[in-house]
Amino acid sequence: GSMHALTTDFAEACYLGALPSLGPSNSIRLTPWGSPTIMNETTTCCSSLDEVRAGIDSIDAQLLNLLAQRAAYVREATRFKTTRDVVDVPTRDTQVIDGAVQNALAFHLPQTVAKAVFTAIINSSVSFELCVFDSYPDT
Ligand SMILES: C=C(O[C@@H]1C=C(C(=O)O)C=C[C@H]1O)C(=O)O
Repeated sequence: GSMHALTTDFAEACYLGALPSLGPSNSIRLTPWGSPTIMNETTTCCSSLDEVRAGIDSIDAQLLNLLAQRAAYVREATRFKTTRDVVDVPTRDTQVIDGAVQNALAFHLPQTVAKAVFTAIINSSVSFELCVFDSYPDT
């Protein structure tokens, strides 16, 4: 789903690059304020916080599934590393993170989120791979 293309997105600066330094709003709002920002041809979301959280729970389950599949490939990569020293490949790490930040805008993902999440994915993946390498006996 995506936001209606004909309306102004007051939060568009929150997607591009570093977050802007905005003065903190003091407003007290009657909820739900604004208008729904998730929509397709027939329906919009969301009408309650419970509906929002059901959507988030569904996405989180899909993320876990995809992260498990990614970890399986990361483990497999270890089999092609000759020594512990070459498990981490900093040039590839940078390529993956920068690629995610570049592609974020096309997916309407905030670039700050892409950078933080992919940095965490890479760092934890390298630690996992080192554990795999250290776990096997000498061949
Ligand atoms: C999976 C690899 O091993 C490491 C983990 C990476 C990743 O999680 O994407 C990338 C580079 C390496 O630091 C690889 O070399 O491709």
